[in-house]
Amino acid sequence: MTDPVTLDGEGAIGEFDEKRAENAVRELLIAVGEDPDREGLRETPGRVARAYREIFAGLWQTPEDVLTTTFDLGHDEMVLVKDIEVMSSCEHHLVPFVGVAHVGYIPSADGKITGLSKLARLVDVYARRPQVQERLTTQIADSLMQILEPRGVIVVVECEHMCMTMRGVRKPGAKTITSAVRGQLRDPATRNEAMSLIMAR
Ligand SMILES: Nc1nc2c(ncn2[C@@H]2O[C@H](COP(=O)(O)OP(=O)(O)OP(=O)(O)O)[C@@H](O)[C@H]2O)c(=O)[nH]1
Ligand SMILES: [Zn+2]
Repeated sequence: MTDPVTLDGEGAIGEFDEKRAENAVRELLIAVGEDPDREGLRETPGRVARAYREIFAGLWQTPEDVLTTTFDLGHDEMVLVKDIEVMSSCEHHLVPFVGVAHVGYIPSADGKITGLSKLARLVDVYARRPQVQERLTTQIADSLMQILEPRGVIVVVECEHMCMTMRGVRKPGAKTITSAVRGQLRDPATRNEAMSLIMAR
């Protein structure tokens, strides 16, 4: 089985090596002073390995895999899906960061659009990898620009990082907001319209 090698946050080559992940978790348990053979922990390395297969499933997916369905509806005004749940993992500490993403675009002049659920699937492709929030935000925006060729894209991500909550600086409640804006959505009036829709509760 090939080692999963990541290319600067651009996904993995090869397959998920479950046995290797399981051995690594067993080693980690020993390293923190636990007994991986005690009853409660006996199944844990295997379980954690399978959990990581799911948590990092985006490493084996591409945006093209999910942005398959496109329609030419002739709709050329803004489409915005807000409050898409984000569950990602900080690549610095391998603990979760969670929150929401708002993804909007202005379709190409010929009105090429995608299914609404595909925007949420696209968020997952990039969230289910070892990530930093800035890269997650720009990858969503840039892949949409490339594949749908819209006139503009806006992506805003709001997350709380467990690495700032359960350890380190310990500031629960602190939210990080990142944005990536492309094409016509950079125009102040259009951008303001999108931002007021995003901020409206
Ligand atoms: N820019 C950015 N930083 C992040 C993200 N997730 C975690 N970090 C930060 O990555 C930094 C890593 O800093 P280091 O000094 O190498 O690690 P550390 O000693 O564990 O840092 P502390 O968290 O301050 O204890 C920390 O400041 C984290 O808050 C992210 O998505 N984007
Ligand atoms: Zn972190």
